[in-house]
Amino acid sequence: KTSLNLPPGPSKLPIIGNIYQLAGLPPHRAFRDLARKHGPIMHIQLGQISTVVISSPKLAKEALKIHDIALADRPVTFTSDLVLYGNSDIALAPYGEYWRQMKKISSLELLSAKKVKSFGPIREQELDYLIDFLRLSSGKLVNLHQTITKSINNIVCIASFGKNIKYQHELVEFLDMLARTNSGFYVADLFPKFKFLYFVSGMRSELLKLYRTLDKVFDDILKDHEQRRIIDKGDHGQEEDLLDVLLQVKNKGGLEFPITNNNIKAIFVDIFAGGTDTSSNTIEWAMTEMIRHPRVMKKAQDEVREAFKGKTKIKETDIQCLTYLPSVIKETLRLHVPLPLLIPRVCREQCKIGGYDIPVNTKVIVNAFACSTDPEYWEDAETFKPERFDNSSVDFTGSNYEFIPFGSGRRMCPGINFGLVSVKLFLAQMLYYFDWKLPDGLSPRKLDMTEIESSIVAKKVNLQLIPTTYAPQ
Ligand code: HEM
Repeated sequence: KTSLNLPPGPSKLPIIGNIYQLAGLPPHRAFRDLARKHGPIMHIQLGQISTVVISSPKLAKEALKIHDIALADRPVTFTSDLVLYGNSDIALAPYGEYWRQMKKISSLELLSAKKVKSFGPIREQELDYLIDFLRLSSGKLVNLHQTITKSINNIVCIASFGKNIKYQHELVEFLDMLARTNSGFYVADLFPKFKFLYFVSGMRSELLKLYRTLDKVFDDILKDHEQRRIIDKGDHGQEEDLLDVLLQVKNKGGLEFPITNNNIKAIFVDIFAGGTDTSSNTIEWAMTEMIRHPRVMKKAQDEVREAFKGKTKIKETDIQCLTYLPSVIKETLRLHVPLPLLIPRVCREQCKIGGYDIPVNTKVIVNAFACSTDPEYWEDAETFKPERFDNSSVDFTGSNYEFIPFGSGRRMCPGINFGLVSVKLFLAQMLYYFDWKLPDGLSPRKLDMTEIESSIVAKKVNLQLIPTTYAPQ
């Protein structure tokens, strides 16, 4: 019994609370369905975790703008504690001076517009390899999921460390597992008081094995970079990679919280986790939607083929003039929000949202997917219609709460530029150089659109398409 005015919500069962109501659907869809019955702010009991779920743009604004500081903490999961070196990364670091320092470094030094631009040659080279591969595969079936994920991962690796790492396959496996076990819906995280669940789970030992491999890889790369800094005093005639930047910041000193090698490793887990699947899945979903909507595919292809007419090589500066493709990307991010529940927050100071009390330590989930498909804000909300963004001021900068794929407020994503430039460049070139079709007998309407249950929403069945080389006129 409490004198607090808690938000309403569906009825709860003893011990498990509302977990049973999430069965059968990915959490963002299950929460949206529940919100349609119980309202845009609900109290949900997930095992031992008291949770408030917000599902309307109006209340998302209250949470992420008005109560941004009160809700600036993140929940800790067993996985994050294990593989993020005591949550000393940025995304899951507790709100406070350490997080502030690291977020500032990430925004000003690691992911600034200037730094992202400096990685242009890496992106262009990876795309050249991809285009060559697709030309060689012309007329054959290609697994776009695997191909794109590998290319994006190469870009992130080379931008981070100046070269590809030896254990890239393990890295991709690790990131997949991280996305699955770090979603907050992993059974051990729903019952944190029952610690044995964590230990009896096979997932822990699998994750630990991958984590140990990667920790060693990170150690070797760090040692290599430190030695190189001593030999060439930091001037090795190459563009500085992200590890060079972090080592410089570390060695310069003068920080309130001196950076350790473990902090650096934790930040690279963020960069890989944030920088790979979010972008590659967005490309895959955009291609999926375009193959289902041939009219959109043709319009986007006509735009790039007209804009790049006569060019045999496309540069990043060439894509600035496109207007329809950015609308296709926005529409993809609206219907396939890569992190549909953002990264949850934890209430650090009691506050009121929608007139209801939110007690300290409550987990607060903003359902960005429910906001971007809210019929009060979006006409024909379930339909893929990029034209809705033509001449519209609605953008993903965190101030239009009906469209927040990168979140909003203090904990908003610092990697927007890094992520989107690759998405735009990949799609522009894939549409320019190739025509695309499904294998014989598969109708676009029959494409499997099922989503995987993970914190980053992926297609359950990999998209496989046949490219045919198009000779630019
Ligand atoms: C399509 C690409 C991407 C999407 C959709 C995306 C989405 C998000 C979202 C929804 C959040 C949580 C925001 C909130 O709680 O309000 C976030 C946080 C974050 N993202 Fe991204 N992201 C993308 C790319 C990237 C990239 C490329 C990086 C780094 C290389 C990155 C690094 C981070 C970090 C470090 C945070 C934590 C910020 C904090 O807690 O202060 N993201 N991202």
